[in-house]
Amino acid sequence: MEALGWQQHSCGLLSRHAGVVRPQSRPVCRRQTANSSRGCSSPSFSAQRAVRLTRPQQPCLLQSSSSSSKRDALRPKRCIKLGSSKQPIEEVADSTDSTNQKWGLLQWKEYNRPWQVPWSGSTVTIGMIAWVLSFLGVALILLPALGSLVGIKDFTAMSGTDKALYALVNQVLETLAGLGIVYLATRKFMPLSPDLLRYDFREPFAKPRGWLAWGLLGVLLSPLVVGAAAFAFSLFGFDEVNGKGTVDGVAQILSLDFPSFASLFGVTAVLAPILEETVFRGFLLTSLTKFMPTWAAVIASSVAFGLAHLSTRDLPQLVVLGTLLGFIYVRSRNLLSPMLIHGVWNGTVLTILFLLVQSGVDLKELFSGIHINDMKQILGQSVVNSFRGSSGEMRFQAGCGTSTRSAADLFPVVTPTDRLCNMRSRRPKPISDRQSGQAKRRRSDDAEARPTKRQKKPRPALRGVKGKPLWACSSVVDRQAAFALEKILEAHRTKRRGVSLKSLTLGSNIEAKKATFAVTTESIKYLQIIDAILDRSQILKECSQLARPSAVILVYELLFGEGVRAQGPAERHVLSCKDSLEAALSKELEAHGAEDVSELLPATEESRPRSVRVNTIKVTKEAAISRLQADFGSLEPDGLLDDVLILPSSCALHDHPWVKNGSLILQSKASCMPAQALSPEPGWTVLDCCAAPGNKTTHLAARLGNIGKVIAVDRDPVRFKRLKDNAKLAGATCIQCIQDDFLKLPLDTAQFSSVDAVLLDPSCSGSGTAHNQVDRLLSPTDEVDCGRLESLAAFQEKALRHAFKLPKLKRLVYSTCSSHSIEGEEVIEKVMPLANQLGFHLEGPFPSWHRRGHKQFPDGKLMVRADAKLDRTDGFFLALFSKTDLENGIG
Ligand SMILES: C[S@@+](CC[C@H](N)C(=O)[O-])C[C@H]1O[C@@H](n2cnc3c(N)ncnc32)[C@H](O)[C@@H]1O
Repeated sequence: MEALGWQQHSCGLLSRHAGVVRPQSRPVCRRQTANSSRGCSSPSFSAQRAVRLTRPQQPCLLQSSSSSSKRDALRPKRCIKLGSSKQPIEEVADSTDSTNQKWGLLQWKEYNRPWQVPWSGSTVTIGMIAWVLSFLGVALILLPALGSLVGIKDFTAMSGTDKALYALVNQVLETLAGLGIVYLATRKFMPLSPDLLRYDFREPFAKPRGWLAWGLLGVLLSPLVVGAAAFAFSLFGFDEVNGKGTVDGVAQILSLDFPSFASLFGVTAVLAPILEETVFRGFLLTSLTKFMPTWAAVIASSVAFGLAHLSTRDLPQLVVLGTLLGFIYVRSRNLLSPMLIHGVWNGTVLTILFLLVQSGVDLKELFSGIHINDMKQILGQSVVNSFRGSSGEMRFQAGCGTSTRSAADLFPVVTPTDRLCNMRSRRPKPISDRQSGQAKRRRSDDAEARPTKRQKKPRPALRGVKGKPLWACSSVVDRQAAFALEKILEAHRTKRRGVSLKSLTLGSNIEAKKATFAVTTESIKYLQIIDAILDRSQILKECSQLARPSAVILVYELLFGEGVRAQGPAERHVLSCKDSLEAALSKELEAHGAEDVSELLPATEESRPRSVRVNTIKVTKEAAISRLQADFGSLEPDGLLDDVLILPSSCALHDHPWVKNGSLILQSKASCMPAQALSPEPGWTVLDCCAAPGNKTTHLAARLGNIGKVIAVDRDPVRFKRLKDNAKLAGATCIQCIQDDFLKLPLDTAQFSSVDAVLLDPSCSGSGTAHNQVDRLLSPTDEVDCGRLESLAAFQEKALRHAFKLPKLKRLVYSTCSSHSIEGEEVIEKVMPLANQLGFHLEGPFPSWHRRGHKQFPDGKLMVRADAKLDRTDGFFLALFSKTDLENGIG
């Protein structure tokens, strides 16, 4: 009896509670919940009538139904047989009664105290199924339908704040639906026993059930219990499980602004705890005590709770946390206790994430690139840090740069709904540092990573010529890289769109993503040389089982990468051909008159110096120089552009906190020329006609000193969001964004009569930035789509003519990142007569800059060009028109 957690108490107490007049010595079933086999099968058997017998020899109790209460009236009379008549039978503890309960954390028997639940198993089953359906229905059907009614078509296109608001509305609906279902399931049994579905703020510290006392105890215990569990799981290798965690979902949404934080706080720290504690603890756990011991019900409901969060990665921690919540609830009998723990847990994790965002960490980047193997390292380091008293943020050495990762990643955010929201927004995330050196060093960490159970191995390329299976590379990274390469080459050959290097190498099923991305990119860079080496050495002819993509990857590894180990047949074959491969490389170098292979590589972004623009709205140039010098050592101010700094190509800037908080803007030197050429004066109104994503717009705002106005126009909704976000991040309050077709703006009306200057940077072929594109690496010849170029040039000319309609225009910069004169000099030449007629002339900006417009155009020397290869920046074109009569005033 004791083991079951029952306590002895007087029958008088029973009578008081139940209001049932009953002989105090009558025998009653000692455990009414697991009672059908013992003759006590009533689903409505009231807890308040539970008694232990104080007198033996009574084999049967005819329970009274004479209660004045409606509930008692519904109860059937029943006969309960008991064991040996010699066995003392005691009164069964009333589960609602606290006087017989013992206070204290170590009162183990108290953790096994069941509830007396009046509803049946089918009510529980139907209730839980209804909840699951409502949970999925709201998030996947109802809300998207409501969203489309109010014009939300693409969740991924929403800003961080809008996504957070969306998640809040989702959670409000989920909570209402969930609570409604629990109400409907239990309604006919009302009024319920006082300890069922109890939310009672009274007596927060009263022994033995003070809800706040138990809640606070749980708050203290939760990080210890979950942290210890995470550590234990990692020792047993559960951290090999890859995939999204609940925290990732929130991280994808959380942005810098307070509304986003407040909405997510409402979701995770208030609504989710109310809903989930009601469903999993209040309804499911209590119901399960009817069919199993209380401890088992706690664990079973926690497993259900964990599974509902749809994250394999977080399942263990969620189950452990759910178990803690369950046992606390068993002790307090008040749902406010687990709600408090749940809310504090989620609120704390969210606040840590928010503080990380505030301090410049990009959570999307942070959570997209973390391999679960890092968990051990993060945990180990968080333990070390906690001894050192540092914050939850820590730095990991990653090649030349550092990346920050949060200890918060260890802990799940306990709400499943944000995961559902984010299911609609899964995309491979950009990786920040692509330096091959970094990639190689990082690779040594994860190249040997074994495929996890969840990982789908890229299939080795089917069958060879004679039906023999083709050899796949043995290393996971090389195998994945070969698979990605095969797909990319195929897509390139068939001109199929939508196949991206990033999706093939950074997708959720890819192990060691960054290493895979790096090896694939590097192999593509070396592709032409490797192809030539393979042809010269004929190693593929000798072996029909080695497919070309695998051979390319292994030859890259052998000759230019980290080397090849004789792990499998593919590696052994390539190693056996090492001499002929090296000889073929020498011949190839000789044939091109090159001393080093680097001379034969296409120029790529990685080999260029990095340029960064100082956002003078937020920091001074001097402060930026000293910060970057401290972080990277060497840098130099650009000789031509006032606010541009040049750093070595090896510097990884994407993760830099000042880049994250908008103090520094990653912008090519060439792309910084237009705003400086325009030189708007503080107080002017400048129209940026094709503005998104806003690099030049924010530069204009900075040149204005944030005084005056920049009207930024873009018609593309997705890019327009980025424009608004970037303007906000840059702190450029003088920017006014308009989503519209620039060609349709009534520029000759009063609305635009205050515009002094125009920056027109229209859509173009982008041929000047092609060195950043994989296609360019695959076919470095200058293939040109003439039809496309002509239609772009027609738009550019139309836009330029339209801009000249502005009545008070003083200066206009036209720019494109194109190397083709059809999008540059020719456009200017066509518009020149109109410009002259309106009193404009071409002013030659940057007279000290050597590269001017193409010579065959008479005004070419007044225009500015940058060459992608020779000037080591983007290929670029720029022309500046200035109103003739104002020339002297502008200097
Ligand atoms: C080369 S990008 C501008 C880059 C931008 N100036 C910067 O530095 O960040 C060209 C932009 O023009 C926009 N665009 C194209 N046609 C447009 C039109 N008719 N009206 C407004 N924007 C247009 C495109 O959506 C695209 O964002």
